[in-house]
Amino acid sequence: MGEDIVPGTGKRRLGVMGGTFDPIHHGHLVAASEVAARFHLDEVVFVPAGQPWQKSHKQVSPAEDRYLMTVIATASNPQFSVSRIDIDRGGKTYTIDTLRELAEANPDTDLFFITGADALSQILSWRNTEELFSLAHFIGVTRPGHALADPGLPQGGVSLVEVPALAISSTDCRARVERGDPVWYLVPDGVVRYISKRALYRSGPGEESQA
Ligand SMILES: Nc1ncnc2c1ncn2[C@@H]1O[C@H](COP(=O)(O)OP(=O)(O)OP(=O)(O)O)[C@@H](O)[C@H]1O
Ligand SMILES: O=C(O)c1ccc[n+]([C@@H]2O[C@H](COP(=O)([O-])O)[C@@H](O)[C@H]2O)c1
Repeated sequence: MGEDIVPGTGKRRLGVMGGTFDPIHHGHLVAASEVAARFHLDEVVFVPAGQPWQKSHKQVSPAEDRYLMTVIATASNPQFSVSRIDIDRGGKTYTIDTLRELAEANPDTDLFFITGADALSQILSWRNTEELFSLAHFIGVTRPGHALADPGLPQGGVSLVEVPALAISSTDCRARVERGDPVWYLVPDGVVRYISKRALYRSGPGEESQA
């Protein structure tokens, strides 16, 4: 695992890290950083989902909050950027739309879609998988508690990569904030502050605390 570096084509190499990012945490950032180094990516664009349709049974924070937390978390890394395309498109978020738009906006660029082991295992349930796999190379990364395996992508369509194991999830971060437990060092400091300022993940509206 991790030796399977896709050969260079001479084109720009753009990583795409899609997620709900409610909130963004160090597991996301380490995965993107590790893949960027391993695959010699020029940039990684984080793309917060507008309406994550497979999470429609769950409550998801407003897109603007998730977008701003993603900007705060990535601001200090010159290789990282954030795109609003999935938020501004409106409606349910499908990665096929994300990749079509990114491919059109970035000619002469190879796209690498980064996904954790849990998301990768569900990928055949995503919309338009055949075209999806022709638009980007998929990179599945290890995540504690989830088995990493190729779920049946076309030959050469996915690389499986071991990244430093961080047993952090957005679900756990939200639950910790709700209980009044700290999320320091699970999410970037600025995100801790933002959660507190906006009183996200609290049952009582407007409640202030140190997150
Ligand atoms: N700790 C982690 N290590 C590696 N990959 C991760 C980790 N956490 C999330 N990812 C991956 O990052 C992408 C975006 O994840 P997402 O925003 O849904 O976070 P999450 O922690 O899984 O959230 P939730 O707990 O709310 O489902 C997915 O591909 C997911 O598999
Ligand atoms: O395209 C789809 O049908 C699809 C279904 C589920 C998830 N995704 C994308 O997968 C990424 C991770 O999703 P999530 O729900 O784990 O945050 C994010 O970019 C989602 O938009 C995409």
